Parts: sequence; C-alpha cells; structure tokens
Amino acid sequence: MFERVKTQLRARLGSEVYSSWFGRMKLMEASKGCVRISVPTAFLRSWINGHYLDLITDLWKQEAPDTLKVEIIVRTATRNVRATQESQPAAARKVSSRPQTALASGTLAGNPSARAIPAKMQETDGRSNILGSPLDSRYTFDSLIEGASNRVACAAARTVAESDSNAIRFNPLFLHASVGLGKTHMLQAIAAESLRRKPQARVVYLTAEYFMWRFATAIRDNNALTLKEQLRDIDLLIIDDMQFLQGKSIQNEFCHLLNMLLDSARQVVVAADRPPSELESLEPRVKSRLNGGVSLEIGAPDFAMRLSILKQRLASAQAEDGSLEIPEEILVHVARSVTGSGRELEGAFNQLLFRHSFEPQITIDRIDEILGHVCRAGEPKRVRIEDIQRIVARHYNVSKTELLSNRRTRTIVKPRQVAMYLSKVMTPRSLPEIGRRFGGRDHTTVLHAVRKIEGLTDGDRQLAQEIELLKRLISDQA
Ligand SMILES: Nc1ncnc2c1ncn2[C@@H]1O[C@H](COP(=O)(O)OP(=O)(O)OP(=O)(O)O)[C@@H](O)[C@H]1O
Repeated sequence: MFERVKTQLRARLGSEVYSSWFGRMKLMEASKGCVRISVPTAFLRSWINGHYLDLITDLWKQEAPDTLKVEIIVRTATRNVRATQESQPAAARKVSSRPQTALASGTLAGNPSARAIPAKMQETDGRSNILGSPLDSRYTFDSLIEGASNRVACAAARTVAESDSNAIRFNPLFLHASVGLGKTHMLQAIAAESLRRKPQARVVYLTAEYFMWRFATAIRDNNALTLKEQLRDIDLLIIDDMQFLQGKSIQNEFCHLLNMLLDSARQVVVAADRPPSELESLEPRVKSRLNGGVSLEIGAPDFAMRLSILKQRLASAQAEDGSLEIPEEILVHVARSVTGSGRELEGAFNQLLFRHSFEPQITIDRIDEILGHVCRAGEPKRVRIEDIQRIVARHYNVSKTELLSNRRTRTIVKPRQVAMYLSKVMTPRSLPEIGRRFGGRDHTTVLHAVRKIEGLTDGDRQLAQEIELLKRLISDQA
C-alpha cells in the first residue's frame, strides 16, 4: 500500500520533486487507522507537514478508507531531543548523538518556532553565525584527532580558518567522506576557529537542507532579496551535506551566491559524502564551480586514530565523573574491533560507558558481546535480487512474472535491463548468477543490459534520476 501511495505521489509531483522530498520516507506503522511515516531529518518532516500532508493523507484514504490520521516523524536522534524540539522546522543544525546533550531555551535567528537548542550549541549563536545553524562547541580543532586519513584535509582546514581575506589559497575547499568520518566536526572547527581569531568576521555555517529551508521560507515571505543581501555580506560560507541540495531554483540561488563570494575573494568551504563530480543531483554549473578549488577526501580512521579518539572521549567523560576508570586494554580492544567511522566509535564508547556504569569490572568477552551489536549495526545492508525485481517491477508497473519472462516489448525490456543493472551494481552477485535469477538468462545478456543502462544514463538525465530513486527505494527496503 505504501508503495502505491509513493507511486501516486511520484506520478502527481514528478520525479524531481518526489526524490527531493519523499525519496527517504519509510513506513513505520499502519494500524488502527493511524499511519506513521518516518523521514531522516526534522527539516523534511516540517516541509512535508507544511506542504504535502493533506495530499499524502488523501492518497492513503484512497488506498485504505478507514485511515484517520497520517503522521510524519523523524527517525533519528529522537533519544536526545525533547518533544518541544520536534516543532523545530529546520535541519538547522546537526544534532550530536551524545546522550548527555542538555537543552536550554533560545531562538534560532529568524526562526521563532525553533525554541530549543542544546546548551553546548549556543555559545556562538547570536554572534557572527547569525544566518546559519548554531555551532556545537565540542567541535573544535583541539578535539579533532589528526592522523593519516585526515591529515591533509586538517591542514587545509586550519589554513582556511587561520588565513585572512588577502591570503585565500583554497577556494572553494571541498571536503568529502562517507558517513561519520568527521566532516561536520571539521567544518564546525573551521567556523569556531575563524570566529575565535576574528570575532567580528561574518561566518555562516549551514547544512544544505537549512539553506534550502531559508530560501524557501524567504521566497514564501517575500524576503528573498533581504536574505540574498545578507548572504552577500559574509566572509566565510560553510555548507555541510551538500549532497542534499536539491531543486533547480534553489541551486540557481546557490550558484549565484557561490559565484559572487568566490569572485569577491570570500572563502567558501563545502562538505559532502562524495566528490563534486559524483554529486548527481547538482546542476553542472554548480559542480564545475565547486570543482574549481581544492577537493580533499577524509578517509576512515586507522587504529592509532581510533585509539586516540576513544582516549579523548574517556578524558572528557572523566572530566564529568572523576571516579570513572576504564582500563587501557579495553580501549585498545575496542579500537581494534570497531574499524568503521568516528560515529561508530562514538556509539561503541557510549555503549561501553553505559555498561560500565552497572558492570564496573567488565571483561573483554562481555565487550565483544556488546560490540557485536555495534559492529553489526555499522555493516552495509545486504540488498537482495528479489527486492530489486519487486521494486523495479512495481515502479514500472509491470509484474514480476513479466520481468522474468521472454517478452521483448519495450515496456518490459527496459525495466528488465534496469533491474539487471541494479542487481550488478547493488549486489556482489556475478553475471551468470544474475542471469540465472532472471529466468535462466545467459551472462552475456546481463552484461549487455548493464552496458546499455550505463550508456543511457550518461546522456539521459531523467533515467539517471530514476535509477538513483530506485537505488534509494531498494536500499530502504534492505
Ligand atoms: N578525527 C576525529 N576526531 C575526533 N572525533 C571524530 C573524528 N572523526 C569523527 N569524529 C566524531 O565522530 C562523530 C561523527 O562525526 P561527524 O558528524 O563530524 O561526521 P560526518 O562525516 O559529518 O557524518 P555525516 O556524513 O553523517 O554527516 C562526531 O562525534 C565526531 O566528533
């Protein structure tokens, strides 16, 4: 039923709007007339509530007439955030996953409905970062552990934070890394250090989603001009999670701003989960401007870095609880076992701290049990060929039997080739294995399909977007 509602939404709103706002929706619950759909950020929740809730409710009612209510919820970080914060409309900041985050009252600039901001995030709010998101005061260069995987990026970040406007060297500075490897930490450290050195500097740190929200709200309230003038007047613009910048008109605005800042020698720093050339949803002009500076990758931390991160976490936990003792051998064991991102390490450390509070003599075996859970959570999800076939068939409105049949009509050949292509790129299965799963076809047929779709997506933007949408739908199901 959820798939049908999504198909209807896509048909009514078009692929671009659909993938911008609905691509990351997940159905959490549908019972007793109540439907709960989750999205990853408060920004998306607020936007969907404000613009599309009635439409979604109508579509559900068409599928299930006894539907009373559709509710959009945020699926992450809810443990740290009080209900009052739920009304906050913007992905104005990236909420840290630390459980001890405290809340205090305050107001986001220009955003009266955003009432609660974690206390540790308030220090620079109300200063020069007024147009942007509040900074988390824990994210500084002092707390950023340097090592082989981020040394070059750290050096560039420090140079940017320390240089004055006559000595700009890397512009724009583009940092990319997969999730949890410290992009936000590094960006906010740049903002904090710049403000520390030049308290009067106009520094703006924003997530791309917040940028979209600021513009969309300003356009709605006929304030776009004022906002543009304010943004024009800044010294350092820092944009996080660039991969989420969607929509042609917002990208045009961003492109104007980027051109204007770069041409007037103002520093711009951008981070994303991939390099500029791979940001499929970005307009070529934006990509090319972002490509014109320096692009650096942050890699996964090695053992030495992981151990340093854990030791640093322990030191700050000990600053709050002087009696806390965790033997070094345990930290070494955790650093060896949790080999993923800083965020996974943080998760492992929080688990450790929690267990330690009622099991102070915790053994390495017990830690393995606990970390088994943390490590599994960090593993990539396994995508199944059956899920790919089911989702692709539904997307193109053909049956799975038709997809696997020998019929050669165009309306079936294309979905079949797309499904084979996705099976190749999203699973570790070999070409012969994929052929077998597609009604006993030869591996050369699968190879032909893969090449055909690869060739088509190069020139056909709509197909490329369709493939991206399908990838997301499939990953969400995995
Ligand atoms: N080198 C590091 N030193 C200290 N802490 C780190 C380092 N790398 C990551 N972390 C910590 O790991 C957590 C996740 O980092 P952060 O949020 O900056 O990652 P990200 O790359 O922005 O993730 P996402 O792609 O999900 O936005 C943070 O608490 C951060 O402080």
